[in-house]
Amino acid sequence: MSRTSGAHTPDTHLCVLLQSEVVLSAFQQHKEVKLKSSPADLVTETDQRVEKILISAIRNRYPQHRFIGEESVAAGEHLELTDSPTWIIDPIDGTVNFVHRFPFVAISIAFTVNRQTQFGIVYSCVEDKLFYAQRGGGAFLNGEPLHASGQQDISRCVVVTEIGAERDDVALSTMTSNIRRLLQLPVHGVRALGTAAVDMCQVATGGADAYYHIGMHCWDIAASAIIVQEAGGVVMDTDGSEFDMMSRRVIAASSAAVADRIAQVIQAFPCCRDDEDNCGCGATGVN
Ligand SMILES: O=P(O)(O)O[C@H]1[C@H](O)[C@@H](O)[C@@H](O)[C@@H](O)[C@@H]1O
Ligand SMILES: [Mg+2]
Ligand SMILES: [Mg+2]
Repeated sequence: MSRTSGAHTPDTHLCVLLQSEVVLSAFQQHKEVKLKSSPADLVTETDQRVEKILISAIRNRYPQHRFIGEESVAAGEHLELTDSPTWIIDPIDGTVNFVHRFPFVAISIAFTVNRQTQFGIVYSCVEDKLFYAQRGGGAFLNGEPLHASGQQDISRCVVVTEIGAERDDVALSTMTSNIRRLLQLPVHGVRALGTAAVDMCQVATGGADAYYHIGMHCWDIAASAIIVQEAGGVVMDTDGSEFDMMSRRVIAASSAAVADRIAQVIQAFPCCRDDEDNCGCGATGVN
């Protein structure tokens, strides 16, 4: 049981914390690694095991609920977000980090009803940091309230992003030129932790002022999006439209001014929506 669980933690927190022990005990061990959509898109037996245990524990309690799990989708399960109560699960966010023992790996769980996120949990296992938010109830880190920085001036921002699993020329040149353009604004710095969920939670803590990503999946950011929003941050699509967790594009920021400025500077590369089958573009919906 984690050092951060407490009497106030709802059942789901306990589920996550229990599974973090599985992640942590495997963290130091040798891992059998399989590839998914690219040489940088990894999965291990622990990813699959943690997801199976989480889903069966939650299904046991809520048999009518639906699930969107990263590794279930990778195994061919249809991905569809409906109005039904739905659990969106990334059993290990930062699998490359997990394989390399780079100490930023997280379990991410979001819960939606009528397609609206009700709560999100991101547990950064090695750091022992439990980020949590409930709609209208604020955002917390190990029980302490979180507040975004409120920074309005892009030139005074630390911006977090990810170079994900894509290795094609279009995605790589778009991602690297985005970073270059931001650095030339200038911004104070660009960072990447290797886990989208923990990256985005830095905006909720105020330790970063913005996070943007193109190509991630709903399970990477569904939980951290509500954590940023409940910490007073802004979450939107990279084209400036309303946040859509299935679009595979996101900007999370300390303020609308910073979010809008980033939307002006960065470009997106084409990638299929998570809920779009066989859309025909280069990057598949499942990676
Ligand atoms: O470790 P994952 O759950 O696969 O998520 C990764 C993703 O695969 C990678 O492409 C990047 O987007 C990372 O930021 C995600 O956390
Ligand atoms: Mg992930
Ligand atoms: Mg994962």
